[in-house]
Amino acid sequence: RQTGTVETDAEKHDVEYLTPISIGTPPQNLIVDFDTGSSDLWVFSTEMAAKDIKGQAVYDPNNSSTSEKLQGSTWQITYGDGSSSSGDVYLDTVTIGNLTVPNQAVEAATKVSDEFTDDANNDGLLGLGFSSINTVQPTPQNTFFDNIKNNLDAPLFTADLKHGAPGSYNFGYIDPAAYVGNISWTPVDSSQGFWSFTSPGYAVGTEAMRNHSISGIADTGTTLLLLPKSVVKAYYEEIQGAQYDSNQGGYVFPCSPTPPDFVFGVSDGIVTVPGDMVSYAPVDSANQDCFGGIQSDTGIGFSIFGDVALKTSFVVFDAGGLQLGWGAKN
Ligand SMILES: CSC[C@H](NC(=O)[C@H](Cc1ccccc1)OC(=O)N1CCC(N)CC1)C(=O)N[C@@H](CC1CCCCC1)[C@@H](O)COc1ccncc1
Repeated sequence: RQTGTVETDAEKHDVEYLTPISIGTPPQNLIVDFDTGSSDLWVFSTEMAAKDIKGQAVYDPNNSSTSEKLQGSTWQITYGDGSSSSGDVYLDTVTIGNLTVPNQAVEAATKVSDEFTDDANNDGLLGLGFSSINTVQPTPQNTFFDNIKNNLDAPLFTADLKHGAPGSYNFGYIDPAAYVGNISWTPVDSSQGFWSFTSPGYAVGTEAMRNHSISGIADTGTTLLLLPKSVVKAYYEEIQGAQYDSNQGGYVFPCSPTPPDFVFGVSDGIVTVPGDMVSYAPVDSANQDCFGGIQSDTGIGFSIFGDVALKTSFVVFDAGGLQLGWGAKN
């Protein structure tokens, strides 16, 4: 039985969190986005057209003595923001921190959409969702976590994302030094392949909690906190000068004064998103308006508790108990 830990770095405005992994023999080092909202491990590769690579590190299966092509297998994925990628599949050794999976399905990109080409710091995605939504055809493949979870002290991983600072992903153990008080546990519905749960209610600032079920996914790969339109409207009504800005594609408001906190329930506990984390980022250097970190989930089909929510807490993704744990950061 083993455990592992790896540091993850917050990009500017915490827009995404990037984590080092290594693939192949000798090890090829890439930096990827750990994404609990999807279940494919795919990377930029030497099989892509040179014009689609702008600064990213690439995986070269021909330069790895342990790579083995998964003949006839292909993959294609489209994300919630419309970005997409596709390619073929190799089995190869993947190491994260001190943890190694010898024959992990590594999805080598042959094509990626412009959003990926333009994101120079990101060499690919490592899915930490449930393997049921892996896109490899004809036979879906297991995630890194599914491949290693039975060798871990416990079949769980934790995400400790920080605001503008490196955070960490731990595998197989809950670090008691990472949180204070009790962890609030809530059951997970994995039927759609996501870490889905239902929050019983929410509150704006110091107001009383409103009973309003919010069903959504805990998603490290989504930057913002995407909630039902009615909840978002109720929140921004409390901020002087807040308005929906169709150019920006979301609610915008004066960066100061600090907006009210947003509180959501997690079974018997609560999670507070501090107002200063709701001011996601200035819309432009000129005026003092900020793009909101809380936006609508319209069109997605469920809410998304993305990085704006996750970085407030120490979050346990427990596949054994099929439950999510939210703890107050130490
Ligand atoms: C409505 S899910 C939107 C979400 N993508 C985001 O959150 C992107 C992330 C990003 C992209 C590029 C640079 C920096 C950050 O960021 C923004 O969209 N924004 C940040 C910046 C802000 N100004 C505008 C909003 C999303 O598809 N996540 C997926 C993973 C994501 C894909 C793109 C690369 C980074 C990882 C995944 O977990 C959820 O997949 C689905 C969700 C729902 N059904 C299907 C798929």
